[in-house]
Amino acid sequence: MSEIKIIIAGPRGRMGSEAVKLVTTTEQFKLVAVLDHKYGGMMLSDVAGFQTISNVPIYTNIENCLQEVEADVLIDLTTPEVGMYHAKAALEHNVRPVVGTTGFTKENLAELERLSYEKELGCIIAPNFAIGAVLMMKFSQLAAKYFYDVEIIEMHHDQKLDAPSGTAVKTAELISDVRETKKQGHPNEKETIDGARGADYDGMHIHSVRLPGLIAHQQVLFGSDGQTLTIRHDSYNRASFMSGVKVAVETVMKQNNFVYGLENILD
Ligand SMILES: NC(=O)C1=CN([C@@H]2O[C@H](COP(=O)(O)OP(=O)(O)OC[C@H]3O[C@@H](n4cnc5c(N)ncnc54)[C@H](OP(=O)(O)O)[C@@H]3O)[C@@H](O)[C@H]2O)C=CC1
Ligand SMILES: O=C(O)C1=N[C@H](C(=O)O)C[C@H](O)C1
Repeated sequence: MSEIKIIIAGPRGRMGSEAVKLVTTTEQFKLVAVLDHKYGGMMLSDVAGFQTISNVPIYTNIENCLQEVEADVLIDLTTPEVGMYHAKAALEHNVRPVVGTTGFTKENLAELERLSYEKELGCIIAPNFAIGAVLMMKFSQLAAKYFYDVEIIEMHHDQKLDAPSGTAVKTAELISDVRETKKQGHPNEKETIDGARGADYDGMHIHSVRLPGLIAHQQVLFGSDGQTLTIRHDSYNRASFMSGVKVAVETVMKQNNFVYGLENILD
């Protein structure tokens, strides 16, 4: 495989810093620039924690970056608004986005799909790069064929901006693909405190827990007469996401279409 030139957006972040490690230690990957809203005009090696990483310029503006730097792939790990802006700009400049940022709306996804189609360029949006999380979602979809009542409980660190998590939304979507719409719980149930039953997606409920000490965890609970089934995944560190990032970068180079969810590219 020939060298893949990569830009990372959000390099100082919890995920971005792990992605910098991945890219700079993978033989066929080359980090050619980073996008940050701070430290523009400096080199990454000038920033605390990255002293050993040489020759990587920092840009604050993606257009300037894409005009000056030759790149194949943009990895975005920022915020939904920034990630959307970056992914669009990348496609417009013929750079393939691999986006881990969550919190995109259905309209955002449709817009990126259209751009990827028009440009005939690979674009991967992955709400969760951890292989175990992808399996948890697939197993939940399988279980939903037999269990029609389900509640999703996602649990994350308290610095997370979006709720529900991208993984929980994707899980609900996958379940919805195989499950008849069903309004769960008692038809007359009433919340005495707003939000007690969580978010409602197609009649199933999603509960978002935020606590210091947590990283990324999800339980999918199914219930039927006399039995329950619990499917759970835990990420205990951000390295758990990196094998998925690597697969996504390698795969996006071979693709000319839009992919939403790592389950669509894993063998
Ligand atoms: N797909 C997956 O498997 C995973 C996805 N995620 C998602 O990835 C995203 C990032 O998560 P996480 O790393 O925990 O968050 P962090 O807040 O740790 O990192 C986000 C980084 O983006 C930076 N940033 C903000 N605005 C810009 C901008 N305009 N240009 C460049 N960088 C910018 C922030 O800088 P500053 O702090 O100075 O504002 C920060 O360093 C979230 O959406 C999260 O949900 C997280 C884990 C796994
Ligand atoms: O913000 C996080 O931490 C995570 N975000 C992703 C999500 O929203 O699902 C993936 C993982 O859960 C960690």
